[in-house]
This record gives sequence, C-alpha cells and structure tokens, in this order.
Amino acid sequence: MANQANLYSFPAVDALAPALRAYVISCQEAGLARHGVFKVAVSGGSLPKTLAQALIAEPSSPADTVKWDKWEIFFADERAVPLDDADSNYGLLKTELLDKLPAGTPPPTVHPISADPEVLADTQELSDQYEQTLVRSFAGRDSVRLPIFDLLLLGCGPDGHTCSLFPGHELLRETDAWVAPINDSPKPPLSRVTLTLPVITHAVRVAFVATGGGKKDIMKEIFEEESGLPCALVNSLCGDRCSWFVDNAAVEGISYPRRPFSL
Ligand SMILES: O=C1O[C@H](COP(=O)(O)O)[C@@H](O)[C@H](O)[C@H]1O
Repeated sequence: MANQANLYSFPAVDALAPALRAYVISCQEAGLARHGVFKVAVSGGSLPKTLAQALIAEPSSPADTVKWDKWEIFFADERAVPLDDADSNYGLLKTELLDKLPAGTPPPTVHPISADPEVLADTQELSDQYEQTLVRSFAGRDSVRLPIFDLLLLGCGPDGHTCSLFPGHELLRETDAWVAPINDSPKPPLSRVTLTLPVITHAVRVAFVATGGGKKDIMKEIFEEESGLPCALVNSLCGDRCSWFVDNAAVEGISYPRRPFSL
C-alpha cells in the first residue's frame, strides 16, 4: 500500500478522537519546526464537533499539548452567509470548538472568510479577498506557486464532495486560482467559496474525518471504484500524505486495507 491514502478505522468516535489528536499534534510540531506557526485549514459539516472531542481534552503529557496560540486557522470552504448565520462554517467552528476552549487558553489566530455583507453578495470578490489573505500569510503569488498548509482537516459529504468541490463540477478542473467561488452548489446554500484542488493536494498533510453508517456507500465508491469523486481525487493526488479517520460504521463492508494507527 505504498503511497496510498491511509485508512484508520476505530470502533467509535470515542476511540477515533485520541488518535486524531495525536495526529494533529504531530502535524502541529512539524509546522512549528518548519516555520514557527501551525497553518491549518478546516471544513465545516460534522468535522468541528469531532475535532472538539479530539482537541479539547486535558493533555496527558507535555508532548500532548495543543499549542493554540501558535495556530493560524483558515477555512477550507465557506458559505456566502454572515459569520453568525447557522450555515456559516466559521460560525460552526466557533460554536463547536473555539468557544469551548478552556478559559485563559491563549487564543489561536483565526482567518474567517469575510463578514462584509457587500462582499458576501459577490462570491468572486469574496474568493479574491480570501486568496489575498492567503497570499499575505503564505508569501506573494510571485514567490510561491501555491500555499503549503501544514494540515488540512476535511470532511466528506455523502455524495463524495469535500470542501465545496462537488462531484462532476467544473471547479475540479481549476488549475490557477487558490480560492474559487461556486454559485450552483448542489447542497444548499448555493453560493460558497472553496480552496481549490491544487491547494488541497499541495498541503503537507491532509486528514479526512468521516463517521457514521450514512457514509458507507460513498466510502465504498471512494476507496474501491474509479469514481473520480472529489475525495477520491484528493486520495490519488496526495497518496500517503492523506489519512482518513473513520469509525467502523463508515467503512462497513469495504475491503480497502485499514492500517493500525501509528505516527
Ligand atoms: O457543505 C459542506 O459539507 C461538507 C461535508 O459535511 P458533513 O456534514 O457530511 O461532514 C463539509 O466538509 C464542508 O465544509 C461543508 O461546507
């Protein structure tokens, strides 16, 4: 299974969470060694809740510490809604995770995708502005072809979409932009912005989290068929830089080999 995506399966989320934590902390330490900060982008959907379960726990040792003040948090995708809207991925991360950090935790730096109502109405402008945010953080586009995130934490929709990249959508062929708008999302809301496939597959590490029996049909397509689904494209382009943290229910009946989790 050299250079193929790692599939780590756990009986339930309770067992998945500590492994996910260990993995994120190892990516954090690698990022800190590389450039003194940890640059991570996160998805919305079911991910923030599982992430909170993984990360908001007392460290079991100094090496198990989440160094929040060293984190720069970006968004893998966002819906074109105000940040306090129930559909906002930023809003979700805030409610599920950021607001639950213990009092006195030195806060991470968070880069939401715009709060300006005028910009929200123009998704091209919204993505251009977020791309500029990335340019400022990752150096100018003149000096880097693509930003290199230390880690992307992604979800997998029941149709195999990830970020706001949907099956068969023309955005999957984007080769230039770092961030792109979508105004015909098959899943509401219609208007969103997303990191593009070249940015996703350029990250140092990519981790998917997928749980529950509702994901098992699409997981079979992703791992066992030539589906061309967005999640499958990430798998084939990232190889073993990509790891899946799933519960047994999500991979029931799938023969793709699971790996015992280790760092
Ligand atoms: O719309 C979205 O859905 C995906 C998958 O969500 P899930 O609830 O099935 O985990 C999510 O990763 C993405 O960020 C979000 O915008």
